[in-house]
Amino acid sequence: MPFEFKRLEIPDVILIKPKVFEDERGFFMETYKKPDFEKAGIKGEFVQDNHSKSKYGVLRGLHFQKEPYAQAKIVRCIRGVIYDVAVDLRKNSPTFGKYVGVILSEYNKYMLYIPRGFAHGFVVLSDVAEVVYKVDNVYAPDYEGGLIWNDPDVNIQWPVENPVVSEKDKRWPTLKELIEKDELF
Ligand SMILES: Cc1cn([C@H]2C[C@H](O)[C@@H](COP(=O)(O)OP(=O)(O)O[C@H]3O[C@@H](C)C(=O)[C@@H](O)[C@H]3O)O2)c(=O)[nH]c1=O
Repeated sequence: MPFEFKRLEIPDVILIKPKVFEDERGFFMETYKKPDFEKAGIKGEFVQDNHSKSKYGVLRGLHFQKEPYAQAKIVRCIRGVIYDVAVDLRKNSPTFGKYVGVILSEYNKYMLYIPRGFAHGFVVLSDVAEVVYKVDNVYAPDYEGGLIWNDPDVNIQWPVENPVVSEKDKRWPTLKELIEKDELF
């Protein structure tokens, strides 16, 4: 199989390590293969691909889309290095409110599968980073949701001290506020 699938501390979040074929020309790798991904438990139909570029210290997140536009994501860093985070917002989950964080980079070529029901974000650790990701539901601006990146109850250990955050991302609610509003999965 051209991929190794590793379930993380939140077992529904899966780190994907592709098999990289290097030769004198460069490299080749498969980045998505429906039958293999489905066998590993990644079952969505991925209907949209996204690409963003960010400078050092930029933090995008923590984002999700509300039902019925919730999105699973397969995230990959094709240039530079990011610290990528998924926070479990599924209220009946044994890992509700917990997060996992991994380094994704152009060097390790790892990908992160994040199911529906999670908030997702990343911070850039290189001068520039380009991130591409597949999602299994289309963008629906009226259904955007978020969790504040520095929520003390989630306590994400971001490896950048003063990240660059958009005005929109400064205004997301805390986990407690999401619970009060029942804006969970
Ligand atoms: C996410 C998205 C944004 N846009 C537009 C809206 C806006 O004008 C512009 C920038 O949007 P944002 O500031 O929300 O982009 P960004 O902060 O990069 O949002 C992304 O962050 C990461 C962490 C995710 O997990 C993604 O799902 C997505 O929420 O792009 C689309 O047209 N389609 C999309 O799917």
